[in-house]
Amino acid sequence: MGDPKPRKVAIIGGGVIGGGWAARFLLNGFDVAVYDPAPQAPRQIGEVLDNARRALPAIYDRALPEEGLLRFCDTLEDAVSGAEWVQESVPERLELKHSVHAAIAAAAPENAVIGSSTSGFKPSELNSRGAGAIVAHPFNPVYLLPLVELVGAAGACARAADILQEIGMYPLIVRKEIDAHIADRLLEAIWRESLWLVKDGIASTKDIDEAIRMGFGLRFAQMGLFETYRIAGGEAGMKHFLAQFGPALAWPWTKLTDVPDYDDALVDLISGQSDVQSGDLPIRQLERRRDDNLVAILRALRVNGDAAGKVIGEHEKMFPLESMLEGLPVTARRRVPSTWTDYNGHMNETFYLEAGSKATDGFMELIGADSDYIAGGLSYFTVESHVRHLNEVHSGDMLTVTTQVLTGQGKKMHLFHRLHRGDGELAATVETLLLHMNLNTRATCLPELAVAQKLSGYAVEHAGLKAEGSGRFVGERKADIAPPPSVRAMSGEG
Ligand SMILES: NC(=O)C1=CN([C@@H]2O[C@H](COP(=O)(O)OP(=O)(O)OC[C@H]3O[C@@H](n4cnc5c(N)ncnc54)[C@H](O)[C@@H]3O)[C@@H](O)[C@H]2O)C=CC1
Ligand SMILES: C[N+](C)(C)CC(=O)CC(=O)[O-]
Repeated sequence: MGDPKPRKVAIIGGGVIGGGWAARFLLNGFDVAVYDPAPQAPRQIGEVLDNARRALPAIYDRALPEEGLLRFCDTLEDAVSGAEWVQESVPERLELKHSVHAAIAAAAPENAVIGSSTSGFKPSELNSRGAGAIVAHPFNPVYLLPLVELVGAAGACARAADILQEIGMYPLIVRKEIDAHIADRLLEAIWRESLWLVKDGIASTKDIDEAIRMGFGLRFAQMGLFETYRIAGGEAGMKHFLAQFGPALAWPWTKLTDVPDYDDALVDLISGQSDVQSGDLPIRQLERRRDDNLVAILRALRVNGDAAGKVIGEHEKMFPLESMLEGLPVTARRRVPSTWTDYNGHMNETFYLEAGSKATDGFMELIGADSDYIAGGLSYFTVESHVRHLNEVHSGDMLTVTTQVLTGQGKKMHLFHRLHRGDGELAATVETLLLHMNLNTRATCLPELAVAQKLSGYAVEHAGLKAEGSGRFVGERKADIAPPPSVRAMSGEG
């Protein structure tokens, strides 16, 4: 059979957005060919990619697929050849988009999805000279934010939606084409009002940013506008909210569609205030601060499986674990995020236990003690754990965890997790004893037969394997290590 054929996409225009698309596809295992005539494009994409490698793996509890290959091409034709998706992200000028789409249409494979990142043009405008593109409008940073607005032909949008889900994005199909789609119309309203507030001397750029991030900005990541306002209507809900605040739209709260003159004075005023606000930080550093905060927010959203957190959880189910390592099942595999490291410049002790805990979850799934089993009122509780730190682990290291069953009998499940680094070195072991529980009575009980059989099957299979370092007490010297009782029993000792 051999390895599956690599999947290929083409990125036409590798600036802020094209670079983000390239990173999103590459880190999800696609080969990426970039065409951008600007000499600085490879450097810029390299820097975006470095930031993406730092941030994207941190929102997952499992390793992303093997990274794809990045190639810079001298011609657009070379880039699009053999691509299943061509994403155009050249500057927002209709004439330029027309000429680029004509070249793409002439050279791309017939069935390729051809997407445009345009923030405002409609498909009918993009295709007025015969091209067949859809709008696939992403949000910056493309490698972290899931939303892509899809506008255009239904068949192409459906194919695009499938591929976007494979790379962890959230396709939102816009029902009718309209200038600036959905989200940019909303952003435009805030942008327009903000320009007025600065121009009229009512607020500085910093005041406006605080007004957003200290208040409603925090709400938007999890509930958006309508659910948030439903709650704001109190027990009487949306109807009450509309009755109370609907009339405000007729008051002079808003400048409506009036746009301030974009003259030099306004540009200088805004960019000057923005320099004072954050001009001391280079852009890449600002991006990293933004990314670290986004990662923290996205991880928080994973806890309740809400909004973008749900998209990440669903996407992660697509990543297979390698099945075996050194004769043992792989129960967890992930890259170490920078947030797991501490002031000593290596992985903090907390996360050894977290990695062990994820491996226990992975093993429970293997024996059928999965989310359905738990929803049925049965589970395992950890009653004791022992972590041995053997080798340093750093940000970006790939951690692969295997699980050996030391005892799997009755209510007891005694596991020995090994945490391997990407270079194969053993970084740590986490030995953990669990008891089977009834979640309703909170008392121990026997597992269901199918789970018990799978667990004891693993126990028998693993009985002959050494588990060096298991059964140790804290501070025990290496020379004193004895095999654990279960291994001694198997080998006829004790
Ligand atoms: N910057 C943003 O926040 C967002 C921008 N967009 C959209 O993405 C598109 C690109 O915007 P940015 O990445 O911000 O612009 P950018 O200016 O950062 O990048 C554009 C890139 O296109 C390259 N380019 C110019 N002519 C080209 C050609 N003929 N063939 C190939 N490459 C060419 C340039 O060298 C540059 O690297 C626009 O349509 C914009 O509306 C969409 C979402 C957000
Ligand atoms: C400013 N913008 C219109 C280019 C913004 C977008 O299109 C989306 C975003 O990332 O905010």
